[in-house]
Amino acid sequence: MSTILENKTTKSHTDNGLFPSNDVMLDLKKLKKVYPTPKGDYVVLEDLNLQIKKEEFVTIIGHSGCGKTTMLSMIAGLNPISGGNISVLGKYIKGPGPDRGVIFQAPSLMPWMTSLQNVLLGVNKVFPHATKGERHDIAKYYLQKVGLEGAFIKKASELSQGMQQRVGIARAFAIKPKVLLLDEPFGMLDSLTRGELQDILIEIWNKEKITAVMITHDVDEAIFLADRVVMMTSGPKAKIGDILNIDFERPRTRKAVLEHDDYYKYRKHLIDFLEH
Ligand SMILES: Nc1ncnc2c1ncn2[C@@H]1O[C@H](COP(=O)(O)OP(=O)(O)OP(=O)(O)O)[C@@H](O)[C@H]1O
Repeated sequence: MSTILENKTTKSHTDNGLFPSNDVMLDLKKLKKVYPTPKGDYVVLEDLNLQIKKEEFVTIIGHSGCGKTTMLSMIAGLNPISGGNISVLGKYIKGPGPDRGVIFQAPSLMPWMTSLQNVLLGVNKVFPHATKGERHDIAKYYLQKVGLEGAFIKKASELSQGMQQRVGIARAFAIKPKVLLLDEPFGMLDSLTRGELQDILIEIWNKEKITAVMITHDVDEAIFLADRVVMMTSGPKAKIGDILNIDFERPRTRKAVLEHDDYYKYRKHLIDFLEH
């Protein structure tokens, strides 16, 4: 039994119990997505309801192809909604916006530009009234936060995959979004780099107090990072199947989490969901 983390009971629910509206950052109501296909309409998501609180870190798990990326890209405003609605702080979203930053599995940087120029692309767009010096300071601050202080003027094409993803993280935080959407951001990285970037992500998230929604296929990553793990049912017509509260205190260390009595209960809960 760990002395670092409090032992709390495992809570899970399937009713998406509503939170007080003042606490809610993201609200997905009766969300539906239909893709037209040559064989007819394919209903990926139907009647999907989910509320995410301000400053919450939520991870999303579910079988491959169930519709996780579809849901995230709809929240990002990059994929049209077929039914229902999504609101951020009570306002319906109508497309992409600087209130939502996105980190994809592949950071898709401009290869001929430096790390700094890549981060500045977003910063210049979102803060057009700031001075050039201020914009550079913001970009440099986040690049330094992700450990790239020595690589401001390195071209993206000269960076390793892990370094490129660091730029991707800096780029997303630098526009100071209210919500950060992450689609398997560490999926292509080796486990050491993955661990390092998880720590960096949590450190900045903790400081910036933004809301984070992250898709992952890694159950351990889902538990380590999240306040709640949201489980999606398999498609077609996927919805939220279950939600697991992760009650470990923050800041967390990997060692303390792994040694905690509840860790294996959480893990079993998620694996049982995925296996049935
Ligand atoms: N543009 C599209 N047109 C038609 N079908 C699509 C389109 N995009 C996705 N799909 C289908 O919708 C379903 C959900 O895809 P999506 O990428 O959202 O799943 P996912 O849960 O993120 O998968 P993975 O875990 O493998 O990344 C899949 O069956 C996919 O083939």
